[in-house]
Amino acid sequence: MGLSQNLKRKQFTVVLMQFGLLRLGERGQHSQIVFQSLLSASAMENPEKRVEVVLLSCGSFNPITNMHLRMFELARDYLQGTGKYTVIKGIISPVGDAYKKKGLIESHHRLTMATLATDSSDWVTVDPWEMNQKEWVETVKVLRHHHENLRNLSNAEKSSARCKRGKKRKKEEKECSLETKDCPEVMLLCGADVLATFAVPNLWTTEDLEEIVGKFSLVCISRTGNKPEDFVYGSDLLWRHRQNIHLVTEWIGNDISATKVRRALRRGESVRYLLPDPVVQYLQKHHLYDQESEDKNDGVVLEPLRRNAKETK
Ligand SMILES: Nc1ncnc2c1ncn2[C@@H]1O[C@H](COP(=O)(O)OP(=O)(O)OP(=O)(O)O)[C@@H](O)[C@H]1O
Ligand SMILES: NC(=O)c1ccc[n+]([C@@H]2O[C@H](COP(=O)(O)O)[C@@H](O)[C@H]2O)c1
Ligand SMILES: [Zn+2]
Repeated sequence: MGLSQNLKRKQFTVVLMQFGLLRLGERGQHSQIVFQSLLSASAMENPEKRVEVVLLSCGSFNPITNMHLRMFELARDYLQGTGKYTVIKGIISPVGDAYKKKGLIESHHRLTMATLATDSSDWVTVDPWEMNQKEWVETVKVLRHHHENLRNLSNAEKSSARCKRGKKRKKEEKECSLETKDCPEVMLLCGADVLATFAVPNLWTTEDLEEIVGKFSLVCISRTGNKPEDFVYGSDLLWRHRQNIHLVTEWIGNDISATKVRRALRRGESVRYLLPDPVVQYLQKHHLYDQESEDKNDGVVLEPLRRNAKETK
């Protein structure tokens, strides 16, 4: 359950207690069940009651493939199919060069290719904030950044609507500027391979994972060779927050991988229909992905590993 839903559930629990419908000890589990049922029923009846969601995908996108774009379509279908959510936007956030992953080409090329790839989408966009930071940014901070942006945006919209209605009255103007409004939830979208990396020592901190699945939510798309259900079951942290983890199955098996695309390019093989045509044209024009680019950062420690190892010393 995300931030705004958590708040609503707490308010709902207080109302139930005020009417004597719940005893103190029962409030957690029972109110959650009743609240969830009412929430789904009312959301299905009235689409306006659905929780608005923005999907954020962080990754190398080196280069962006059709499967990266498919992830968004699959996640949106899944979430909207639950009857509880409306997905209003998708954001692709290419990682900065300071991530130091082997074979990672300059972020401006990855950004341009992602922009070309999303030109045909009316809801998925690319955001350069993360890659424009001087240092590598933890994913939880990218989530916080976009959540903050959305909150400011919805407060500004609400304020301007209210202020327009009652602009003459000073008191109301003051209320407008202080008012807060429910804002869309931000969910992290990833493939099952990224979920599996949660167990790699020093790659993710427990605090960050707690926040990602506890405060935000996760939408995870199946990927060949990974068993995300088993992984969630095997982790106490993930299991505790399993109501915030949405596992989506890709039934039309599609194992496109950027690593394999780069390999094909090095070998002079066609990658058409694996990537959008404008991306293929761009990387051919700029002669991207050869042995030299693949050797970039070879032997360099991945920045999260370096940072977290330093902090645990
Ligand atoms: N075929 C796929 N199925 C499911 N998820 C995918 C697939 N390809 C990429 N993703 C997801 O897209 C996000 C960005 O992935 P990334 O840029 O690492 O692409 P990749 O194909 O995994 O590249 P690489 O092989 O270089 O790691 C990650 O969350 C990853 O799990
Ligand atoms: N601790 C963290 O926040 C952490 C650790 C490892 C990877 N990541 C992110 O996950 C994504 C993984 O991308 P790749 O699968 O391309 O390596 C990147 O956006 C990277 O910044 C975050
Ligand atoms: Zn990957």
